Amino acid sequence: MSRRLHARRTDGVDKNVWVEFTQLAADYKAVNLGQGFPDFSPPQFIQDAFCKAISGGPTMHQYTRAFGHPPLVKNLAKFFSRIVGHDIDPLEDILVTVGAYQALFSAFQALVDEGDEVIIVEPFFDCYQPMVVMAGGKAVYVPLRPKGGSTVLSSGDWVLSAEELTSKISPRTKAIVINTPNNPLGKVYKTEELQMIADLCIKHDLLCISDEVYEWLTYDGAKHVKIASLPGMWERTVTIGSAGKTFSATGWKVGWAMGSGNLIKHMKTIHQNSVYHCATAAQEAVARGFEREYELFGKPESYFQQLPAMLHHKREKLASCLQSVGLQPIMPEGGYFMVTDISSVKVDLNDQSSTDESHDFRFVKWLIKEKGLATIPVSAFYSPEHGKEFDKYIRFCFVKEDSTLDAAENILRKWSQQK
Ligand SMILES: Cc1ncc(COP(=O)(O)O)c(CNOCC(=O)O)c1O
Repeated sequence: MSRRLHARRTDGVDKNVWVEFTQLAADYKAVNLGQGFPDFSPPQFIQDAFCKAISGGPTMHQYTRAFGHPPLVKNLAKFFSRIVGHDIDPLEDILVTVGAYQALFSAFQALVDEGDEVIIVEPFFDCYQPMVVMAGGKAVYVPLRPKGGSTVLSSGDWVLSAEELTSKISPRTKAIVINTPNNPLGKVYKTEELQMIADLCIKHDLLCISDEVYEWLTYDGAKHVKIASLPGMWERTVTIGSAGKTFSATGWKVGWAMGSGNLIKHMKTIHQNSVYHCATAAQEAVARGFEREYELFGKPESYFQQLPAMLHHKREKLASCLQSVGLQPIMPEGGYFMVTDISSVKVDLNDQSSTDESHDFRFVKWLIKEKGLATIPVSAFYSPEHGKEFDKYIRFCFVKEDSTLDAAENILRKWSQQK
């Protein structure tokens, strides 16, 4: 065909770090601490709920309400009204989506117009940039930066400069995207940091897209705060959630967007003209999960207490493994991931890839091919303009069976003894 085949909106957004590195990890049968998913099953109560749903009669196998299965939106509204301090309307203020990915896509498609600018705080979950571009918007970047002077030991030492953020706001700015707890750093934004962002959103009449998929996974006393709960923010915030990350069931792909009906109604327009509907039985199971967690909220039997406790142990296990081989991890306050600085690691990359690739990309490929351990390069979570400044880190996922973490530790120890 001589005429142009693909739409211009796909230009420049064809590469995807997950496709590339997941394939490489599989090709080399590497121990996979790369992509963020548990290698263990969801809790028994929600597996049982899924099985019960599947044998729950014909309606569980057919279409349910397009914008969200009624029991699920009802239980989400009831559960989160108590948290966000706002009486959430299950039918107006919630859209159930195919994972948080589709909630993000619907938000950008519905709320970002041609020429709008969207401020993305770096490092960022990589899909934000292509989604902004495909909506016709322009991504503008502001990096979190390590606090000057102090040895950077924690994700909390990476901060957002109010001056730098303010300097990026223009008359064309439509929204600010934040992710807390953050992927890949694990930063959990403090109330005062969110208040600074909220003040700017209100002053400049901006929207906030707040990706909170790791909301239950905080450690060492870090507290997750929903920016939508701050005064004046409910009306201008879309909060993104994920059942995959909430219940360790990433393959179910159930997510949601929550916010004022004035915002959600436009996302429903995108949803009804694209995906239209999410898996009924999976939604039914997640509805039962939130019903249970509502009753057990704050109690030791709650999964939202048990999962972070289990992951805290895995976080400590991975950190001591990295330190034992001379790496200095940045301790995550939350989430699934741990980032470590590799600038002290001297290896002959024996040209794992084209030398125009960033150092962390070449290092990760070397680690997979030569040592059989998969991680993710952190410059994949940065814009091209800032990627060079932050190309000395790699990301490990610690939400894995202890046996997987042990296998990774054996590889790192063996390598360290050979050095
Ligand atoms: C911040 C963030 N938002 C959204 C999502 C997507 O959530 P869902 O799976 O519900 O679509 C993810 C899932 N990330 O998993 C890939 C990785 O970083 O290794 C995520 O990290």
